Amino acid sequence: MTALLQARGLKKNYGDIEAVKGINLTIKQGCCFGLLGPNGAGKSSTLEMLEGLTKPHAGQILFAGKPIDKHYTQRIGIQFQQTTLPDYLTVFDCLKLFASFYRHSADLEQLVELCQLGEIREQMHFHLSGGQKQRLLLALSLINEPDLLFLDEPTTGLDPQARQNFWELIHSIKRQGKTIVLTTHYMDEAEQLCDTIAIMDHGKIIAEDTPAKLLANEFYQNIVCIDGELPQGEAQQLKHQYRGGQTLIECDQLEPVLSQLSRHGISLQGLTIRKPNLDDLFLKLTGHQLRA
Ligand SMILES: Nc1ncnc2c1ncn2[C@@H]1O[C@H](COP(=O)(O)OP(=O)(O)OP(=O)(O)O)[C@@H](O)[C@H]1O
Repeated sequence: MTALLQARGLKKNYGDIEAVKGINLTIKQGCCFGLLGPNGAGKSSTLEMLEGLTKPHAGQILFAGKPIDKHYTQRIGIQFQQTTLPDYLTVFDCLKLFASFYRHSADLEQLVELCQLGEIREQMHFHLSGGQKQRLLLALSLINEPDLLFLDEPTTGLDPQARQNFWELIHSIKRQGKTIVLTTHYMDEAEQLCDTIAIMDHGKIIAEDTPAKLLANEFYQNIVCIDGELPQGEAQQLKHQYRGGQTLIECDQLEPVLSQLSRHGISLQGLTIRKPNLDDLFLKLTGHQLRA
């Protein structure tokens, strides 16, 4: 896969605050790239530069190998967390209005179908539910048939079913070969959608790879979770951490760990075994739990 968007040595300062400290990123054509990080890590500042909305203080952004220029906005779509739409427009009116902003626009009927707006096309946009509003905003971000789509926390505030539904839409957009840059505070969303993730902290990229490789690099294959803390003594030698009232023991081979726990008289009642996930990774790398 070739690189569609590249950032080289990107920096952003606000007075004395170094929000983004010279980051490099490569976003491949057709991939869904997740930018994750705790509050204040520099994600929004980075995203705004990648979207061409603000200028970096240093560094360069290349789109299809060339520095971004005034034509860049025609090639990208942005779904903001909030978009102010003029009053008294129906869903379909909103699509028509946004289409008029571009030299080239998508087929609106196809967009209605793709984003499941058929049943609400004649409804006033201010009467939509959270999930319906997000689907409209997604359609608006696709109005110019962009090659590259930016989604900024697209499912924040949606109920589980609406989130699931939105993920399915993103999968259909991915199947069309579009490249997506996504920020999210939901690790299950990143795991579901992203081919590559970059974790930012204190203005730097501290890890970047496929979710599977990041997890394989940082963890053993399994995490055994038991309620409470390990007793003092030999059991303490197990690679473990205590978090949220549970002891989490990392291991590749389960049997030796389970027999060691039994040998030390530790009750296996309520024990669970799971795979490491992006929440574990995020916590390990940044020391923060993600806002849910
Ligand atoms: N317009 C601004 N003026 C001054 N400081 C800013 C401005 N925008 C961001 N910052 C600061 O830059 C740093 C990075 O902020 P940024 O919003 O990029 O982080 P973030 O990772 O998007 O955080 P969040 O998840 O909370 O949105 C923070 O210290 C923030 O306070």
